[in-house]
Amino acid sequence: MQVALVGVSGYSGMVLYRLLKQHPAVDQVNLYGHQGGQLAALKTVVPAFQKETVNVRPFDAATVMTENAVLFCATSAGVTKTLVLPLIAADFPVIDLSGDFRLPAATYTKWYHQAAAPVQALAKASYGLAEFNHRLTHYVANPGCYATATLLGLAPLVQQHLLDPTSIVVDAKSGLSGAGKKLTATSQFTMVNDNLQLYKVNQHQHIPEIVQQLKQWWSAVPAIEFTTTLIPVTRGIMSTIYAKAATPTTTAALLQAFQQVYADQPFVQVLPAGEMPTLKQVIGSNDCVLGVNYNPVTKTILVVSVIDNLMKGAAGQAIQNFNQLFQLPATAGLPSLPVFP
Ligand SMILES: NC(=O)C1=CN([C@@H]2O[C@H](COP(=O)(O)OP(=O)(O)OC[C@H]3O[C@@H](n4cnc5c(N)ncnc54)[C@H](OP(=O)(O)O)[C@@H]3O)[C@@H](O)[C@H]2O)C=CC1
Ligand SMILES: CC(=O)N[C@@H](CCC(=O)OP(=O)(O)O)C(=O)O
Repeated sequence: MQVALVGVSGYSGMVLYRLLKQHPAVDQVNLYGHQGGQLAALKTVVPAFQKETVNVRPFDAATVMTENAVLFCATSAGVTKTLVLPLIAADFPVIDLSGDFRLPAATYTKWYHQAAAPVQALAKASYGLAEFNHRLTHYVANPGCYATATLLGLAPLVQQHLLDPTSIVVDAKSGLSGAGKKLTATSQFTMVNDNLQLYKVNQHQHIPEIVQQLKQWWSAVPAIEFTTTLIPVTRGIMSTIYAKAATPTTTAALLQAFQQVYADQPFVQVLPAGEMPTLKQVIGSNDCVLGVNYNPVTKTILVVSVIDNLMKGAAGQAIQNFNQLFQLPATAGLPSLPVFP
């Protein structure tokens, strides 16, 4: 099958292109760029792709729908809410890595500080948290990176009411590629290197996305405390999650709940008692690795969830949703091992 990708010049787009190129069900990847832009050779758009001869053509909805079976959008926030409306009207399959279709309109405007997609278009989208949401519509809103790591870490506890729903605290850390390729004052080498930077404290756009999903699992969750920190690595998300236990428990009992929920999930690994995950266990892979611990003194549950923000947090999960949408094997086109060292 032929697939379309818009946003190949961005970090998520570059990773998604590489995955699609080696996906067994994909015969050709057709690339489209800025509306009304010029034809451009991929190797000039993405200098790392020197061996490529394919061109990036100006985006045209009719052409995309004629030539391809699906469109992947790895575009900045605020692009797909208008760019893909003809495809939504035609019920053409789209997998959107941006946040434009994850939230209700008013919530999106509040947290993304811009107008939302039309309500009738939003109604056609489904949230593609691959391990849990299996009724995908033609329009898949791929989850955000922090949201993916945090929701996979919280799912068993919230779904089984194992925590105090008012006590969830998340300390999430991300590598620089999470910010995309644009250069800003805080993404300069001299600011990132040898430094840790908190940002968007209680203002992060993933807060409503996470709470929205938690409430679907347990409406008693009112809110979460959520901070984000930029760390001096290229890739990786570590979500460190704290919550009070609903009733006294043990690490073993909690691990049993996690192992039961993720038993048949090829991309979620639950570490044994006493082990905590590191970023290097997941970089370059589509895995989420979880560590769980219970502190009987403070009655606090700790869950640590790590992912590669560009893989499980973006392009890898997009491939998982593609596989589900087209009834392909769940692990098709996805690497099973991390890149190490
Ligand atoms: N980075 C990450 O870890 C994650 C990112 N995401 C989301 O995925 C999306 C892409 O992220 P990321 O790769 O980091 O972003 P980048 O900033 O690295 O790239 C943005 C891409 O969007 C393209 N673009 C911007 N405006 C338009 C437009 N009007 N029409 C067509 N294309 C446009 C850019 O093209 P050009 O180069 O020509 O400007 C570029 O290819 C974002 O919405 C982001 O929030 C989600 C999960 C994780
Ligand atoms: C390090 C860093 O800056 N990360 C970005 C993550 C962007 C993202 O993935 O969010 P959406 O897909 O919801 O736009 C941030 O915190 O905004």
